[in-house]
Amino acid sequence: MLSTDVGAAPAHSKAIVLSDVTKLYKGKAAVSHLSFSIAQGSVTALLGGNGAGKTTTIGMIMGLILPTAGTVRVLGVDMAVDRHAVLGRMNFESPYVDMPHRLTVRQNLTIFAKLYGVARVKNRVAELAEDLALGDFLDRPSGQLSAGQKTRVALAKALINEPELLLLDEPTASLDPDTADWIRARLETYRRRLGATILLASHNMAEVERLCDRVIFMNAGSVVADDTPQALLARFGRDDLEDVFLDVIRGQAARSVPKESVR
Ligand SMILES: Nc1ncnc2c1ncn2[C@@H]1O[C@H](COP(=O)(O)OP(=O)(O)OP(=O)(O)O)[C@@H](O)[C@H]1O
Repeated sequence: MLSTDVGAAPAHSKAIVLSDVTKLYKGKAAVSHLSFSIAQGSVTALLGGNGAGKTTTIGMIMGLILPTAGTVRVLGVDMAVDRHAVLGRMNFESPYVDMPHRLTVRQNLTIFAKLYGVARVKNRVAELAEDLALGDFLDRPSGQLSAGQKTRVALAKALINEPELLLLDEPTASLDPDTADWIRARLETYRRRLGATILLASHNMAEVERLCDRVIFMNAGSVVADDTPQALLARFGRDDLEDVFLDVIRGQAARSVPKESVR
């Protein structure tokens, strides 16, 4: 359903372009003939039930997983050919990726800053500690933090190089509503300040409605709906995205007539 005519808009306006991407594991498709593009400066949610192919898709966008077929271009670069040319301009956050436990938060952030070639490492770590309120535990071992503190540190790590493209996997999983809200506000501020592009996988529909201007629903490795949250609510005749999600996952996507979606 998604157009593969990715030449419809100037290439520089697209942060991500997937063209007919398939990923097979032992002959079985995790992602199948996937094509979409993500406009620079947009915030897009990648949604779907367990096993829909979201993590595989994000892994391919990061250049960590090679597609079996098709191409993934990020910030103008073919990730299968030259991912090192753009890795410094992107970053990733997931609560499921841990940092070395015995190193302090400051030591971990300093290492990541150096890995990303950040110019004034001490200043950048101090800036992030201020922005994300890490001061109380900056010199504590990373393994001794609460879930909420770990998430703030993970976000600091993801923002360390001021990425133009930020990939988020469940950025507020396991957080209380207040802390989750706080994290979302920080993401909004970051996006506004730098005009960054954000792609996030989430199971929290309130988060998606608040942050995202576009929603891509995946099921069984393919896109089954792709639109603004408001348009999806109208199309499915629902009041909230949670119900749209259930409709899509339970096979009601046939009601959806996705519009041409390369933007
Ligand atoms: N390394 C792997 N080897 C074999 N199969 C895999 C591998 N990684 C993912 N898969 C399979 O590919 C499909 C898509 O998985 P993926 O993790 O991308 O889904 P997901 O949408 O991120 O799911 P979740 O919401 O549960 O994290 C699943 O059927 C999964 O079992």
